[in-house]
Amino acid sequence: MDITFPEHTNALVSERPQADVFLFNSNSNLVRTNGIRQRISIPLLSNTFHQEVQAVFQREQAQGRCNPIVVGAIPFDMNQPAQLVVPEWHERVKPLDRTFSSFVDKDFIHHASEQSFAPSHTEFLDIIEQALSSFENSPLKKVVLSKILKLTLDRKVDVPRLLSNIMAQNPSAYHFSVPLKNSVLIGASPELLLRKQGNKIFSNPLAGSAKRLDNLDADRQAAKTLANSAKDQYEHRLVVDAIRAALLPVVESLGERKESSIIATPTMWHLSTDIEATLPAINPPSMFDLIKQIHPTPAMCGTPTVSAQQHIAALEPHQRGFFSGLVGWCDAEGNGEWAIAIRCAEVSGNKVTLFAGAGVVPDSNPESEWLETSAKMRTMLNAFGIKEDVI
Ligand SMILES: C=C(O[C@@H]1C=C(C(=O)O)C=C[C@H]1O)C(=O)O
Repeated sequence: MDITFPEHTNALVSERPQADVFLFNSNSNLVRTNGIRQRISIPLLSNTFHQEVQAVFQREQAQGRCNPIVVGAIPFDMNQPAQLVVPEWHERVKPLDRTFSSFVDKDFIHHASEQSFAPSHTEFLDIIEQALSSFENSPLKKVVLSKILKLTLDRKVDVPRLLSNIMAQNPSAYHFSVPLKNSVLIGASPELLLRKQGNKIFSNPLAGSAKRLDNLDADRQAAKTLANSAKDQYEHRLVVDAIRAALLPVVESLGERKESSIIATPTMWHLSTDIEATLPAINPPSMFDLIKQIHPTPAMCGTPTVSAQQHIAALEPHQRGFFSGLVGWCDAEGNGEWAIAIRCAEVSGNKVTLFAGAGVVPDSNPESEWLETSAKMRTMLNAFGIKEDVI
């Protein structure tokens, strides 16, 4: 059957060669790139990262490009290599019209012939129990534990068509498609780590979640229960407090603390808080300085950070890679936008890996965290048109 996409998404679908195409779309900017002129593949925490970025921008400017751009992905663990590039070509335009949800591609359907979780259901419950027992005898207050789902699909995934479907199904998300070495990282994240425009910065952390329900009344009740949940508000507050505390020493002024609100994705409710700050006019921190200052937040890692990182390394059987890291772009003037790489998948041919995590605090229930992570995977399962209950 012929599929008619709106003009703009059609343009995305026709972009080739696919392997080099990067896309990041938010309600502020649509950035698309093609080709690679320079790479930055060292860890953000490496001593030479700052000089390397400066050198890359200077080389571009020396060749007459006045405001070059760096795009790509930063892993959860900033000791691991980033995958950033200066593209051959880029365009930064006003975001796409966000009313294209009627263009969901109903014929885009996949079936999974093989599936496996890591950790398995039993192992996941066990690592949550281990985290819960750590709260009693360590400084740990919150740790985010994740699982992956590996799927073999009945056919090779058409990545541009997948991207169009993700955008249509999740019109208000941060959409991204990032070419990695042997795969594409693709997703619809609801969470903004950082947007920088001149001397203003914005962050929109989420934490505290409930699954959306089909029945309207039950769905509204789920949102109300989340808003009134002391456990979720605590989990959320830890994130907001940590980001504000990390920004305080490097900003000129931090906006007033706002109340949390509830936001909806098509599959989840979340507690959400906007954070705004103004940077000093003299010697402001760069985009990457700010990222190093606040990533990984307790929404992706936990708190205190080092203790949570140690628990994740000890308890999770898989490597997160870019999951719960960052995807986005930054220009030589220091503007840019970085979303958190969640509600995403790594796609390679017909092999797909989905990721999801959940914040564990003393009041967490292991089975509820399992169900929450499964519900978060529905965003990508829907994008692939996987109807059967693989989770
Ligand atoms: C880690 C994920 O989501 C994060 C964890 C949340 C939570 O624990 O309530 C909510 C939103 C995100 O900050 C994910 O989607 O995989």
